[in-house]
Formats: sequence, C-alpha cells, structure tokens
Amino acid sequence: NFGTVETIPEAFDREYLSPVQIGTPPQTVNLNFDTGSADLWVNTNETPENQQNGQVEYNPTLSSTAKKMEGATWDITYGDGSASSGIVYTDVVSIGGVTVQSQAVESAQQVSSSFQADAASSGLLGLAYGTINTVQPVQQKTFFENAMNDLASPLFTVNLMKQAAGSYDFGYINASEYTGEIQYTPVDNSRGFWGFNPSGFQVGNSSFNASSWYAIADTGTSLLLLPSGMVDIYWSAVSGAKFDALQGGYTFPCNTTLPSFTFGVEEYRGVIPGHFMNYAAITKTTCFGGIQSSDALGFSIFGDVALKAQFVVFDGGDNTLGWANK
Ligand SMILES: O=C(NNC1=NCCC1)c1ccc(Br)cc1
Repeated sequence: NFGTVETIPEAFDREYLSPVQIGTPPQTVNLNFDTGSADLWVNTNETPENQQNGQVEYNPTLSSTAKKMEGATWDITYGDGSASSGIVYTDVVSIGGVTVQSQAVESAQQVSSSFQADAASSGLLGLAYGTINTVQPVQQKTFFENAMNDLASPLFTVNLMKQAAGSYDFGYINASEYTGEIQYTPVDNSRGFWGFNPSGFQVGNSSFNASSWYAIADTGTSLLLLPSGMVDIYWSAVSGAKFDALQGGYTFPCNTTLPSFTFGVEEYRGVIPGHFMNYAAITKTTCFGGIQSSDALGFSIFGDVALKAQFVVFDGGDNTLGWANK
C-alpha cells in the first residue's frame, strides 16, 4: 500500500508538522517528522501539566488497542540540546492511510523548555534508522521501518515548501512533485542518519567548487549547516553580512538581495534560491542567515532551509537518497 500526508510549516519554516492517527478510536496529533532521529514520542496524559502549553495529547487509557511495554523507557537529547524522556506503549499508528498495527509510541514524562513552549507540536516522529532509537532495554523500530515491507516501494519522499503546505509520501514517488531527473546517491547509515557525500558547492553564478564531505539530510534541523569555510565564502558575497557572536551566527542587512546556493550530489546540482537564506528578522533591519557553520557539530546538516528547495527520496530498500529540484 501507499499513502501521503500534508506537512505544514510553523513560523520561519522552523519546523513542519503533520497529522498522525494513534489508537482505537483514532486520536490525531500533529508531530514533527524528523529524519535526524528515530523515536516516536508524544505528549500524553502522563506529561506533567506544568511542562505543557496547550499541546494536544495522546491518551493511551482511551485507546482499546494501547498496550504498555512493561519495563521500557526512553531518553533522548537532540542536536540543539532539547530533550525528552518517559515510558513506552504500543498502539496502532496511521499516517496518510498507511497503518502499522503495533508501533512503539513513547509517552513523554519529561520534556525540555523548547518543547514545552511549542504549543502546536505534540511530539516527534523519527524517520532515521532504528539503530539510534533510544528505547531500553529493547530498541524499537521507526514507523517507516515497521511499514516498509508492506509499502508498494520501500521508500518515503519529503517535499517541504517555503511557507506553504508540502507532503510526506510513503511507498511511492509522485512525479508531479519535482522537475528533471532524480539523482540517487548511496547512504552512509553507519551513524544511524541518512548520511551522504555532497560533491561541492557554488555561490550565486560563480564557479562550482568541487569538494567531498559528509552531511546528513535532517528534516528536524531548521537551517543548512555547512563547514565554516563554505559558510564564510557564501556570506563574503553578501554586503553587510557579518559573524555576530552574540546572535551565534552570520547576520546581514534584511534589505540585501541574497545569492543562491547550489550544492552538488555527484553530477547533480541542487539549487537553493537566495531568499531561502533569509531565516528570520532579529530586528527591523538585521536578519539571521539560513546558512550557518556546522563546525561545532562535527558534520554538516542539510536541514529545512535546503530541503524545502528540493524533492528528496529516502529509499530504505537500497539505502540511497534521491535528490531533485522542483
Ligand atoms: O537532533 C537532530 N535533529 N532533529 C531535531 N533537532 C531538534 C529537534 C529534532 C540532529 C541530528 C543530527 C545532528 Br549531527 C544534529 C542534530
């Protein structure tokens, strides 16, 4: 079978939320689909009231198919320092018509401040490899891994949009969502991520700089995080741009016209329009850049700033990533 679900951007395209049905009768919660992690966790009736801000909850006691996973716990810390932890149930989970009968659904008994403040998001749905799922003592599979063998094709596609509804498709490739040919490239999943080797980059219409490095495709990270050498070259082309230690990255005058950023995947060239690199206004006149350094993280992240300019196939059958413009 196959299915599709819409994904809606929050302010500044900071994150994208998609409706997920959990339990019997189905309870719908909006979750942040995250190809950079592998836990499906939700705010529930067990999440302390003082750690919530109106989020919609999943209540396993109201689901006839919910089963507590005795003795199981989870505890996750994300790359931005946010964290959550709790206990585990299994229940029926459906996304866009694709159903997994017994999915590990992790109930949050503790969530950190950024999750507490995010009223629209009821939790995260991990789409990385289950080798980095945090459930103990028995590690659990992701929704995609549980669904994969029943899907028409063992893949999902990500079509994020700038300030507009996009979609996650499971089990099929919708040719109307991209232009040109899809460039497939091998995935290095040794760290549990959808890792790949970009082949270089280009700022605006200048020459292409061939270079091979390691990066991950991560829908859960908002920005495009690259080695500082590339980031410095990009922002050196923007008059008035500067590294602002107080803001923790490059800022630039909001009225500047920004150059595009092109990345290579083998011979393919993915183009990110210049205005996608304006992440958010800090003041009326100063804006925060969407391309920032990944040096502190250890490797590059193609987050939403890059992904919303692309159609990306996450193929769990042959462990490849497919890239196309749109
Ligand atoms: O945590 C990561 N991605 N997902 C999310 N971030 C914030 C909430 C969800 C992440 C993954 C790999 C690396 Br390297 C850095 C960060």
